[in-house]
Amino acid sequence: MTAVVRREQYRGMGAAEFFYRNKEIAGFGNPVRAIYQTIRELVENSLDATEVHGILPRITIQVEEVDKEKGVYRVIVDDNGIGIPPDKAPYAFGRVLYSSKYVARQTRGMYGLGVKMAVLYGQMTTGKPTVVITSPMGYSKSYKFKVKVGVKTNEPEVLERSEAFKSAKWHGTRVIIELEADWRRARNKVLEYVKRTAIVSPYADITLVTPEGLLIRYPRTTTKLPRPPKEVKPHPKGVDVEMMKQLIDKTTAKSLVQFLVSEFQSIGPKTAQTLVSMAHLDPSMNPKALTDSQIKALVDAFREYPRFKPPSAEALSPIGEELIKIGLRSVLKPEFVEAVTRRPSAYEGHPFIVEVGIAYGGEIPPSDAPILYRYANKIPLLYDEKSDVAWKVVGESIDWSNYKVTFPAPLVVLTHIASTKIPYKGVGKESVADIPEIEKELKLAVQEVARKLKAYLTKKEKEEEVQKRVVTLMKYVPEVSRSLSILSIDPKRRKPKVEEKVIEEKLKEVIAKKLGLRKEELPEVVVEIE
Ligand SMILES: Nc1ncnc2c1ncn2[C@@H]1O[C@H](COP(=O)(O)OP(=O)(O)OP(=O)(O)O)[C@@H](O)[C@H]1O
Repeated sequence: MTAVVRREQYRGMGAAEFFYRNKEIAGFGNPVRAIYQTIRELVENSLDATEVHGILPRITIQVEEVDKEKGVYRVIVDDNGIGIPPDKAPYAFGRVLYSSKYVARQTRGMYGLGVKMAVLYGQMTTGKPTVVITSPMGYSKSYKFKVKVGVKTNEPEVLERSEAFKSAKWHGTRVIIELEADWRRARNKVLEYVKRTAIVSPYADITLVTPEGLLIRYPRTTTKLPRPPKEVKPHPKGVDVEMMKQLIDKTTAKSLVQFLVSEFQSIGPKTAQTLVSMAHLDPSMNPKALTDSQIKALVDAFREYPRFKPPSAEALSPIGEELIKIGLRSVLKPEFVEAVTRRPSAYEGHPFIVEVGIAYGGEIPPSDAPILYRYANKIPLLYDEKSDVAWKVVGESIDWSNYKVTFPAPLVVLTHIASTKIPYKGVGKESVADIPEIEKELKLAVQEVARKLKAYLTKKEKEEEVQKRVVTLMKYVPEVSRSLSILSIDPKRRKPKVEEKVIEEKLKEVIAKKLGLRKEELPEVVVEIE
């Protein structure tokens, strides 16, 4: 057989077209996921625009039915965030891979993709642009845009633009996206997402209005915000050749030593000298004159140098034990709650902090396995649970019977990984890869809180045991007191030597002593024997 020679057609593809063709990988695979993901991207941007800047978030999410037959919905998310400067807004919503979050600082957003996927999905399914109304902090006007993503060009297509003077001193952003969606099937996931968001942000006021007219409100329960993250310089352990080249391009340092000291964390003049000599380079040379092999030598020196301080945790904004407990308590109404925030740790030069909370009993329904609430940079992760490192620890490696938990049990375990770079398995941000350092920290954190749960359950078990014995023993008090009193009757005076009441009190004292209680802790009402 002779092979048929077909001419292949070659061409390049821009970022917008790539994601337009592969929307599933960003979480927009079907009409259920699409509306869930749209709401998620908008809410996460709103939280980043408020909390990260020290503003107590007030966020309203409204989902309206536009066309029942075609399944078209309108999603409106409104926030009191910092807003977006008018020259940046069209790009923020119309250019794939455009972001203000490409810096070493913990934010929910990191790819510069999310909202554009929602804009794209909306325009693909309804043909309509996204409406953005924004008023940046410190501006006297508000700006309105109707914008689409240019699929071929990856340039924003602005269909309408207007501006207006503000009547008051507000700032914030409102985004309106119409899209085809399966709200009915997405509904529970959206409700769960909002609930889980509220748990870790008790300082936020979140309202959701559904197409059925249901209004769900999570009012702010504290005004305490987590410490906002600070932008930090890169840590030498996370630097590769490409990153080094980018830093050299940007630097204004005139000598290699100055470059190392000014562009990286954990490098002082002395360490810089050591690194330069490890790479056999001249400390006074201009960094821009470094050849490719010299850059490689410098990166190798970074890898080999054993004494860097760990990456700075200033870029991180953990939720904190107190807020985790407040959140779990107010939303789940458990009988027991505990939380731990571990000390900062690092993988590949990225700092991270693991936090774990446990809620047990109360209004939590029993289930056959721990109910896992996974979070990464405060984002609740609802899909792909079984492929997440947190499930590996909580669902598979921890033996809960060691902590007195036997299933079915009313147990919720909350895990939070805060990092300048979350190792997500995909751009849809649904599960976190099992990086050994993260897995280890998660395990230690779960064990630490689980030990507290065990102590609580042990105490509770003991108390219940004592209560049972109290009831058993107290049952006999009236009868025994009466009998003893009768036995003590003085035949001459025909009166008991010891009154029934006195014996009763004595018996109570004996019982209390035996059970290690105070007499007042015994029940008031004494049950009579039938
Ligand atoms: N509500 C908002 N308030 C202020 N800025 C916003 C808002 N929504 C979007 N932005 C800006 O638009 C940018 C792009 O948002 P987008 O959702 O595409 O990506 P991201 O949040 O940076 O990263 P990711 O794709 O990981 O979510 C953000 O970085 C932010 O600067």
